Amino acid sequence: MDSIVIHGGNRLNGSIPVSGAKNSAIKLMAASILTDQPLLLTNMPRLADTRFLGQLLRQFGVEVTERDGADGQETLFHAPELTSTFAPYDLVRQMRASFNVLGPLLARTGHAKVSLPGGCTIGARPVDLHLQALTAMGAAIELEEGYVSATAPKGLRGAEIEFPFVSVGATEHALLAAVLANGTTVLKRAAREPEIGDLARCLIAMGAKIEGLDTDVLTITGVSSLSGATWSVIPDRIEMGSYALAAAMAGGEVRLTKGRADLITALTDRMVEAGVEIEPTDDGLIVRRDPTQRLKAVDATTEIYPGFATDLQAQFMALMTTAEGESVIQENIFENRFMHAPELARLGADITVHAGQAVVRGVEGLKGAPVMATDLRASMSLVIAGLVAEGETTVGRVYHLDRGFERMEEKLGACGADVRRIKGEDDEH
Ligand SMILES: CC(=O)N[C@H]1[C@@H](OP(=O)(O)OP(=O)(O)OC[C@H]2O[C@@H](n3ccc(=O)[nH]c3=O)[C@H](O)[C@@H]2O)O[C@H](CO)[C@@H](O)[C@@H]1O
Ligand SMILES: C=C(OP(=O)(O)O)C(=O)O
Repeated sequence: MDSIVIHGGNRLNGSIPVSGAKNSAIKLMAASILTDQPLLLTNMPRLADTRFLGQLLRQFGVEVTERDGADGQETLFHAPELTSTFAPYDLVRQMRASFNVLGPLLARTGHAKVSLPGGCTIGARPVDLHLQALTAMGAAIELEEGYVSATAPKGLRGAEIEFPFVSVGATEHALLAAVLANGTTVLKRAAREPEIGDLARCLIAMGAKIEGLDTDVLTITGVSSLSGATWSVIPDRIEMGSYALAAAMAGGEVRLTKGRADLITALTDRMVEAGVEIEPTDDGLIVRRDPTQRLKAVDATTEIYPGFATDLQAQFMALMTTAEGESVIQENIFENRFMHAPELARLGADITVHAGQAVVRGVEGLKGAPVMATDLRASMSLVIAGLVAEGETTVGRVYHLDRGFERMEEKLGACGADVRRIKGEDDEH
């Protein structure tokens, strides 16, 4: 099992290119199932999650070709014919979003059998809203031995679906199914995360009819077939926010390029309040911080977009561990997303967690220690803390981090961080 070793104390100076968004790329990849024409995704991140999903798509007969293009990394998906509509547990358990192949398989072929999903263990994470949406569109669904079997022999039909609360995955899943349904689907209380807009715009480029982009009501008029398209994956706002926080933690000046500052204003507003200098640029932002000046503690509450992203909560908590004063961090999206708190405490952080709230009392400094990554974003919070911890911090279970951060050691290392990967034996996780 690989681990990451960090020697804290170096300032960060330089430039970090932001990759394409994992949480968009994996939904765009699922869209390739909907057409027999080639779908070319550019600005593609190369991550464990995109690799897993690529394997799953190949299992259905989708040709997946990774290559370097004019715009950097790209992947061509082509499914002239689907040879299977079965998604086995071993591939789906690795990442939650692989469950989103169910709707497209059903929409294209009228049947699919997909394992219930895995993903980060940050809460119970049921898929009831996904299944309710597909049922409303006419799918017959059975749950058996950990698998969802769905059929819609006459095709899916448009429906009016009002989600009881906002779900990113269920909105995307319903959207992916509705584009080929017979008639009009209206999704109310739809999620508005930028990755949904990215998916909708790509589907439109493939010939789908979708109105209400970036609002909480999406109206989709089904079409009988979709064509191929070339689509550039939106920048990863979570990766961008994470490196902004890393730079703020370590101090120095880092320019984030190939990103979009407008997607993370809920984070950067709080960083500015804490005393970090943020300068938006045409393709990202510059983060400046004088490490001899202590930051001020600031509160944060996770919310649906455009609120403060739950996927940045752990990394923000890391920044607050050494800020002056007390920061109250409220997690409203997932019921079990503070597993990084005891790990940060190993480095000397003073954090009390009670139900959905963490109180972080800033300490003067952290000390390196062995810590364990518990989930994807938690892993990054430990790396961020390690950047200032005195001595050596070793982060174990790095496979979590590899799901969502591309070439992390290289990107931070290029700015002067002392971050190395120690190769371990491959393990089954
Ligand atoms: C691959 C991907 O894009 N993952 C993101 C996606 O996850 P994901 O799509 O899983 O998140 P959701 O927005 O669906 O989850 C929000 C809440 O709804 C609950 N829920 C969801 C579906 C359902 O059928 N029933 C139900 O109860 C979940 O348990 C959670 O408490 O959005 C989250 C919220 O921004 C992010 O943290 C994840 O990084
Ligand atoms: C929670 C995440 O991923 P997943 O939904 O795939 O578990 C994430 O990207 O932070």
